[in-house]
Amino acid sequence: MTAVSVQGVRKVFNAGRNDEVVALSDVDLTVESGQFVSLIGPSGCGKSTLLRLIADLTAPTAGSVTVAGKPARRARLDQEYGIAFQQAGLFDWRTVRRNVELPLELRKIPRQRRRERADEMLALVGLSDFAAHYPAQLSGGMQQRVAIARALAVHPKLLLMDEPFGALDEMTRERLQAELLAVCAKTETSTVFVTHSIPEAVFLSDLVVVMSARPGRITDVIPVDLGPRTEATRQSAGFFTAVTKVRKALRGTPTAVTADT
Ligand SMILES: Nc1ncnc2c1ncn2[C@@H]1O[C@H](COP(=O)(O)OP(=O)(O)OP(=O)(O)O)[C@@H](O)[C@H]1O
Repeated sequence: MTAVSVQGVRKVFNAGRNDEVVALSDVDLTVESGQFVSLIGPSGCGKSTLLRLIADLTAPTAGSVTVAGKPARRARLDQEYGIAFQQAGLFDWRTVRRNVELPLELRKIPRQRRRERADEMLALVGLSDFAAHYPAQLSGGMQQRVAIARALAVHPKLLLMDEPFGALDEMTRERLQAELLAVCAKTETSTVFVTHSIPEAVFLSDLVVVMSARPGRITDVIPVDLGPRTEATRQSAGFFTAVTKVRKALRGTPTAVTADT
């Protein structure tokens, strides 16, 4: 089953004006069910635009996007995906539990069921003890975990994340990466994840999609086959090989892609 299919996508902002930007050109991308795919590339190469096209927050100028076999718009209306951005985007006046409940409220899920689901998601991200707290009482890392719990609350098949750990310190970031993988595995969620960090992309992903700017294109798709991730993965030879491969791809050096890294 294909989670996301992007075919021949082109995205032009301000078409025909003197500030026209070709943000994406000739973009094809397939994310299979259960896959974790990262988008990496220089600033302005169109990573966020590609994610927003998948989420139907913006429309392609040409080409097509399907999510779970449906046009992106239908998938959005059916809430086929959850979304999390760099800023956790929590509502300060709602408790942690009620923040996680929000997408369930929008879906008109009954109160009792909402509460159960929110508590289940908070347990998954290790925040059961903080359900009655307000966002301002939590650290940045904890807030981001709430945002992930909220994105997963509707049990989406697909999670779209735009630098969700970008504002966090390295230790918190690494811990959340491991937690995210565990949660995605447990819930069998496919993920498209935008990042600027090569080690983060390699640690998390089955596929690292490398993009270049002006116009934004996919220049490389690098499979990362490191098996189940543990903290030891970050010190393994395979990890360093994959990091080097992505770094070379980002520099525009041709890479020999093999299945064993
Ligand atoms: N709404 C918009 N109107 C006009 N231009 C836009 C709009 N959104 C994005 N762009 C332009 O499209 C290009 C791609 O932007 P995008 O935000 O997708 O890049 P990015 O790779 O996510 O960048 P970064 O890594 O800095 O977040 C940039 O040149 C940007 O200025």
